[in-house]
Amino acid sequence: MDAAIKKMLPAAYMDKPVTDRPTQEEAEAAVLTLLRWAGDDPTREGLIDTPRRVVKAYREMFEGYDKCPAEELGRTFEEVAGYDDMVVMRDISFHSHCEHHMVPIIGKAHVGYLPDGKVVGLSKLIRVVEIFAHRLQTQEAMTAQIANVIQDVLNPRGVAVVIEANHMCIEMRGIRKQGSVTTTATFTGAFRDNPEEQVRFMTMIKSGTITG
Ligand SMILES: Nc1nc2c(ncn2[C@@H]2O[C@H](COP(=O)(O)OP(=O)(O)OP(=O)(O)O)[C@@H](O)[C@H]2O)c(=O)[nH]1
Ligand SMILES: [Zn+2]
Repeated sequence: MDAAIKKMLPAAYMDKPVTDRPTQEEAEAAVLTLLRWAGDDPTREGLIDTPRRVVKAYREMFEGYDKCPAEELGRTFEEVAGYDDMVVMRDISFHSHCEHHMVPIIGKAHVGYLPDGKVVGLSKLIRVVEIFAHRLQTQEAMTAQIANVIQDVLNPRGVAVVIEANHMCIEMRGIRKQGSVTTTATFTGAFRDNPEEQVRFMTMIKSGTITG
């Protein structure tokens, strides 16, 4: 990452995790303990390779700790024929894991910003959502993190992020309530200060699909 950008960023955007990772063997031993905790026999044929698979799956599902969201937003361009209105990407589907129970949060993020001269590649908005989703999360934190990194790095006139999600810790265990949807929103800049901009954003994320 550009050293000047890095200096400006809060520690939350650092490109490498602060965690002191255990060895692969230690991680596999932990999974084996959980298999026994579940009540099964980790030595039976079907479970022999499970610790290895689970540890591998964890590296994939939590790869967001090894990636820097700010870095994804570093490349911008200005040649957009004077376009200076809202850019909105809606229905960015994601899978995350709740930090309380480590079970899935499944949802959609809607991300918009009001450019101030420069825009960012559309795929980068998805990459930022993916990086934060691939860490342990609360929905509130994830919403704020996405909005704040776009605001801090791109410096647009405003950022709007709305997330709608189902929490498996609510559906599969505990209260066991199916189908409830949690919505969270973070607005910065013009979206925070001007309710009309918020309404325009909300209207844009509710419009029909282009594929009918
Ligand atoms: N605010 C917020 N809460 C969440 C999120 N994901 C899970 N939770 C909640 O976190 C809370 C944790 O509550 P605790 O009482 O500490 O844990 P618990 O005994 O497992 O709670 P129950 O789920 O009620 O059984 C629960 O109410 C969950 O529904 C999230 O993204 N945001
Ligand atoms: Zn949970």
